[in-house]
Amino acid sequence: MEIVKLHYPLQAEIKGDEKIVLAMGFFDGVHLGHQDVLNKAKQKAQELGAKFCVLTYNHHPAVVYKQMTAHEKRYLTLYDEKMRLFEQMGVDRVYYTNYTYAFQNQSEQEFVNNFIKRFNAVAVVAGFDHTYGGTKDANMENLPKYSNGEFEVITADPVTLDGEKVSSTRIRKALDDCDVELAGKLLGRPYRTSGVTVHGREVGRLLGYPTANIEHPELQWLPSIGIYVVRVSFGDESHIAMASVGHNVTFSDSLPMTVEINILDFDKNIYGETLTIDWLSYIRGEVKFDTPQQLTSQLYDDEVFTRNYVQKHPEVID
Ligand SMILES: Cc1cc2nc3c(=O)[nH]c(=O)nc-3n(C[C@H](O)[C@H](O)[C@H](O)COP(=O)(O)O)c2cc1C
Ligand SMILES: Nc1ncnc2c1ncn2[C@@H]1O[C@H](COP(=O)(O)OP(=O)(O)O)[C@@H](O)[C@H]1O
Repeated sequence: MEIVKLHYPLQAEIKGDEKIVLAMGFFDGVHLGHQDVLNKAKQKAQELGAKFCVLTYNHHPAVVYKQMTAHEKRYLTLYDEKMRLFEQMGVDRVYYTNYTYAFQNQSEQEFVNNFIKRFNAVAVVAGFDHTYGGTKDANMENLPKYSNGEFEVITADPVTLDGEKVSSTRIRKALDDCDVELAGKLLGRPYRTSGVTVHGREVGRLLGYPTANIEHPELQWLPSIGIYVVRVSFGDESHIAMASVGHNVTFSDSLPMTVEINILDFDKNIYGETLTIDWLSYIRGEVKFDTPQQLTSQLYDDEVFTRNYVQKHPEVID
């Protein structure tokens, strides 16, 4: 998969002559709705013998039009994961565009000329609520007007789950509610994050449950504080594990939030290893225990819960 990084205004030499079908969107999460848009574009590209391309952006468009809180600034899928998912879906080329004030303030016709016609798109595909500029006119309904018949416009209807629209906002809310199962249903795969194993306070080993402390990028959206069943992978290994997102409140009231993972049936030094974490199921909230022994006893119960979960969902270890 080729990745072409674009900055508006585009340099004169940047253009395309081979036919492309262009899927447009920010695609945070690459959820079931996004997958529908991408599959429609892929199918159209196959029909027309065109390259399957995606136009997407380097950050939330909201960065341009409002002050965002640290919480809002985060993403479901950071760059590497989004590109991995695009590649997995068969995308040939990604136009990865810097979303700036200048980009947003092109007129609708300028956007169409600069980012659709210039790359020789014969069809463009996006969701029903996609916008391609700063005004209310930059919607899918108006896109045929700016095309002058030079490309086909395909609008994907909303995909729903349990009668409600699938959206990145709904997935973020599910993660804020610790509902990693719902997030997984909306994504069509478990919610995934990754981070590096760093040193912690070296208390885990004394409890009988060593925990790999995983440092995530600041911009990664994480499930809320709680205890979860996860699957971790690194290199060619994959293991079932239990994760705690929390402040280790049993030990102090002022510890920072950490992600700590005890891998079942595992005993190796993995400091420095980058772990991919698939969040499978919520177990319980974080509890402040009176003694470390009570925490150890609860960890044993969490382990039983985790093993039962895997027995009921054998597909997670296939
Ligand atoms: C499955 C699991 C559940 C946990 N539950 C709690 C909890 O309820 N309360 C708490 O204070 N810490 C909890 N922890 C975090 C432990 O306090 C933490 O892993 C331990 O202090 C080791 O920290 P260290 O890795 O910095 O040495 C949990 C950790 C795991 C892996
Ligand atoms: N089953 C296991 N799960 C997680 N980490 C393990 C396991 N077995 C060994 N380790 C190693 O032990 C480290 C965690 O031990 P711990 O005493 O909790 O120290 P720290 O506070 O530095 O995380 C991990 O980073 C990893 O290198």
